[in-house]
Amino acid sequence: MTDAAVDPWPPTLLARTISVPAQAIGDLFDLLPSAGPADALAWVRKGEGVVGWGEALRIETSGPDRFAEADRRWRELASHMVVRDEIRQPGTGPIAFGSFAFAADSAAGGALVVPRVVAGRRGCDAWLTTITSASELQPPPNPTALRTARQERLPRPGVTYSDGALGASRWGEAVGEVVSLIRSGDVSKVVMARDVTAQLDGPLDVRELLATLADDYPMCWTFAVDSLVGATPELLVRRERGLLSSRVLAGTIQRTGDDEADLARAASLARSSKDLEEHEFAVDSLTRSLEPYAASTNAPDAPFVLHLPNVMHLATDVTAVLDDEHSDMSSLQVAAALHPTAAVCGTPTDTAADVIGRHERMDRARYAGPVGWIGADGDGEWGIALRSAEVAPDGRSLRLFAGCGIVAASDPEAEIAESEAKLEPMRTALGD
Ligand SMILES: C=C(O[C@H]1C=CC=C(C(=O)O)[C@@H]1O)C(=O)O
Repeated sequence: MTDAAVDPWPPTLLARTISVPAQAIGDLFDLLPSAGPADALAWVRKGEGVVGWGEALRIETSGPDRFAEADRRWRELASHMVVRDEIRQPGTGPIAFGSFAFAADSAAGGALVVPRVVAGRRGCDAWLTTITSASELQPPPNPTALRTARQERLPRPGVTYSDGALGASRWGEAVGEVVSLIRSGDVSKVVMARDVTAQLDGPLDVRELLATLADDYPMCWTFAVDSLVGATPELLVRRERGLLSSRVLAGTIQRTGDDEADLARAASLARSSKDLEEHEFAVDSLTRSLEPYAASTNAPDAPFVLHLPNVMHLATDVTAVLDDEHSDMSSLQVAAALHPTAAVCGTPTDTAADVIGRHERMDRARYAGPVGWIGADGDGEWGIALRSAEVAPDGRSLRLFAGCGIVAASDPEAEIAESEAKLEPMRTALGD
């Protein structure tokens, strides 16, 4: 059902959450009834989170107001819902999964999808939520039906890669041009991204893909919304009862596979003036964007090193409390205020966005945009859609993305190598 088909607006939806035994839930990705990437909704980290399927309602938006419009309509919808929620935890009750384009002028726009069924797990709690329209007869949530809905996973298809908008060496030249612009003082930092196409010789099982990403990258948030899939290490914002938290990343070094050598590399990353500068731009952009809304913000003075299987990043966890005047700001409104941070765009933001528009030669679509979920009370979690791919509507090809923060001291060859390392999670999950 699309929102255009719903008359009058807002319709009344019924949402019912029941507590279920954790064993009935099992692996969250296994519950997704279909192998199709377009049918999967997921936001999972370390085995906890939410998955959803079916579509009770969809809110589609576009342009510069894509976040504000989605937030406004979600609020209207949420205020008309009839909710029975026996758990009342973040992620229970009605939720919508969403993803939004990086750029305001992208045709990718944005969408919030309200699933018909959500299964979730957090700590000791596990739950099942069903969402239906008031005119439908609502069957109660049924945990045993979950097991019968499970199907065998499909075998992995073969995959062949080809260049996206720019091949690696042409992209390296574009990075060189951007380094020159930065050195001439026009802009301080620009995040340059590239895309790679993966062609499949058979259907993709999104459950297999998501489970592999989540197993390989347990520190990341594994997501699927409207055929955008990935495992991001970067949290744009979590809002939980007025408390905001973010994980800011920028500054990267590849891993070697040798633990001792990697420890030495982690130490050199933590001392690298090039990476520390790149990181500082990202933290500053986030804290400055939070300032108008926060009663207090806490950002440690120095970053820590986040170890992932493919790369290590400089990372800073920032927390903030919304002030009284903005206590009603939803997680999506905060995400909109923070997007795009200097971890995915640059500094100053407008100039960097302009440089990206001229030098990347591609539409990022929803790569590097906010992806996550929102609850009826506005709480939710929004990651930055990194280490991700967009599956084509026919399910037979994907666009993989990777970007690198470019500063005055950047070397194009090193950035090509870094972008390859950032493509690795998706490539491995596809069976490369
Ligand atoms: C833009 C990406 O990574 C960002 C997040 C962490 C580290 C980054 C870096 O060191 O360049 C990027 O700012 C990407 O993975 O596509």
